[in-house]
Amino acid sequence: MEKICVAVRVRPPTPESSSETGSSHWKVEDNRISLYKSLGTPISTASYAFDHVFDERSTNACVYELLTKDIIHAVVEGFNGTAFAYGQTSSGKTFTMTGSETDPGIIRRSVRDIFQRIEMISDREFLIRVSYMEIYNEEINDLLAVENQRLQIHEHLERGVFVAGLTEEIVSDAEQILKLLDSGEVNRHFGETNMNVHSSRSHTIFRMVIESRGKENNSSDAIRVSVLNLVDLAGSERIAKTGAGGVRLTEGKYINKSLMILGNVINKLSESAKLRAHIPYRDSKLTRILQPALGGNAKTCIICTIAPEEHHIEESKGTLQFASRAKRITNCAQVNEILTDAALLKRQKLEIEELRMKLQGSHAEVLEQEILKLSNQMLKYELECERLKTQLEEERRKHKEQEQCIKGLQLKIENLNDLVTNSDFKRNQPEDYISLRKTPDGLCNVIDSSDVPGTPCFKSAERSFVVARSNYSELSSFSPMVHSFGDMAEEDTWTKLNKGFVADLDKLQFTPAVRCQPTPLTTATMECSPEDHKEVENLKSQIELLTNEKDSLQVKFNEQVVRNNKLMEEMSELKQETLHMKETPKRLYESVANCKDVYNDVIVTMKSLMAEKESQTARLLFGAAEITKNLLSTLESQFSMIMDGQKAGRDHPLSDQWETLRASLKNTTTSLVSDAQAKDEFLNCHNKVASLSKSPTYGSILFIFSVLLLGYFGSLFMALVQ
Ligand SMILES: Nc1ncnc2c1ncn2[C@@H]1O[C@H](COP(=O)(O)OP(=O)(O)OP(=O)(O)O)[C@@H](O)[C@H]1O
Repeated sequence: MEKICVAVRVRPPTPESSSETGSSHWKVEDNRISLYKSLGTPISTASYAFDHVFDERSTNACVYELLTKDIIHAVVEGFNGTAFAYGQTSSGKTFTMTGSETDPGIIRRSVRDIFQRIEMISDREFLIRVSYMEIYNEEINDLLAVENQRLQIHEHLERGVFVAGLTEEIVSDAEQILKLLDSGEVNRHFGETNMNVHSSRSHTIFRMVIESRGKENNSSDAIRVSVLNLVDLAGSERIAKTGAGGVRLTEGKYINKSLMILGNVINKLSESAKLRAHIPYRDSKLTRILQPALGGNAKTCIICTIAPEEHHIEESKGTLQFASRAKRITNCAQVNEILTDAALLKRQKLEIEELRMKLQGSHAEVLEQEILKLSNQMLKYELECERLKTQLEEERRKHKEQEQCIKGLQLKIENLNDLVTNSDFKRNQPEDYISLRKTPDGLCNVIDSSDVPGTPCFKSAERSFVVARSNYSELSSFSPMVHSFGDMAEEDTWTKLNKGFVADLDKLQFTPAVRCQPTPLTTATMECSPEDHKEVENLKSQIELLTNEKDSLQVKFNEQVVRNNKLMEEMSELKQETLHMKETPKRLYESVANCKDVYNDVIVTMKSLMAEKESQTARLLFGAAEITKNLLSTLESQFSMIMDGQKAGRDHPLSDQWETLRASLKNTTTSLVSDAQAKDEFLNCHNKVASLSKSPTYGSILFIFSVLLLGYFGSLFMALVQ
């Protein structure tokens, strides 16, 4: 058991206050600090003795050497150690813990010292992790990773109290730590107040975890794990003095509250063990984290800083009273050796490996990937589940609809049976039967058929059916027909069911009884004899036969329509052809008349030739031309008769003339080919004829062409008259 080491440090007076001539001042003598009046008279009630008292000339080096060094060395040996600065705002806490370029504070000195000490210990190997956090407005933030905010405190059997999610950097030298400290400093909350232009608005805790074990890799060797906490508390402040408002005011409230809880813990701990009851460590995050340092397993030192100015005397007194109480606290520090088996060592090793992996980021990445994959899979399953659920609902709905539809159809069949039965029955009953039909309530239901809207297709079934349906007009609780009609979506189904009775049923929908009133099946309508059923069946089969017949007739009719259309098309084509044919004789007549004129000229020419020179060929040609002329005259008269609507006779001389012409032409041609003289004569003749049209070849061409034309006209004429 050992008492907490408590020291007081008086910061130098500020330049502004150094010129003040106050009535009181603090005087430091060895390890005592006393308040003196301006005349040099000590105030007996304001004299305090501590382990160390540092006056304004003291350096950080001195403070470290006398107050902290032993604890730091003890930490390297395996003890837990804590050093923290407590005091009013602007009293020099941060200066003491962090220091300046020229006079580094306790933290930097501790870091360097630790590594120097480790280097001196040759038989052990060390692993050092560092973390840096702040408690700002009662929330823990990671100063080495700004994204780690609002961290939570947990308690573990082996690890004790720890901050979950706090970055722990494994370090190998002092410089590495100092760089981390610099980066953490940037993230600290500072603010300007009337009392300090660079006032800490949060408590900061720099933590080093030092693990060590003997270098002789003996599995039974203990592993030492010690924790060093270097704490720079935010300063207590009087709002009136700091002039804090808004954010600063809120910060100030949190600061004061947590310091008050620290004071309460110190008070409790300073009481004798008998009086001690509950220690309120859990009342604040600060006391919870510092729990081992306050009355626990740790070597602890507190440096209480005071401002020398007279107007801070009350706050300084309060700080000194706090320090006095803290002095009474005893701790029980011991080396933290983990005397466990190799398994624990192994686990530690694994943990270190895990931390290394985390440091490299690879493991975290793999885990993140895995989590992402699983999340995606889960999302897929959820979506699939949702889809199946919807599908199932849809199936259920359809099933229900189908059931309702079937029910409706069944009822319709039954009603149809009634309809046929009643219809048939009515046909064989006298008129007054209608008035004797009874409603289910026993009353007679007399219906005049004239009230029913016209249903031309309904015929004989109309009256009885309407009567039957009207019987139920007052029974609104049962209406299968109306509902089932609503469910009837397919006309085809309806048609099939009723086997051609569609027209009647369609009409029935116009009857008020059907449209507006329910149609229960009562015993009255359901009472059918076997004969009635038989009759219904007969009627159905008859209807079916008729329908089939109608269908086959329809098919035949359709075929006939197709055939008719085809014939009409053919007739139209023939009409066109006839018109064309009617035009033909006229055109032929004109052509023949023209030819005849030409041949008249030809004959005249032939006559003159024959007069000039007696020639066999000329004679033959003249004969042929004469025959042709006669033929053309005959053709002319025949075409004229056709054009006048008279039929050309078969027995006219045309065929004889045609035969004569053919023979004449044959003789002429033979004579032209065999007789050289005749050729000359023909050429001569040809020239004469050609001269008629001022063209050298005209005569011969005209001749031959005319002969061919005649052949054509002749064959055409023969075809016409046949
Ligand atoms: N021992 C010292 N020697 C020289 N200057 C000092 C000393 N102590 C404090 N100072 C100066 O006094 C001012 C206030 O000191 P510091 O910021 O450390 O106070 P603090 O207690 O940390 O204040 P807060 O609680 O508001 O953060 C600073 O400018 C600092 O440099």
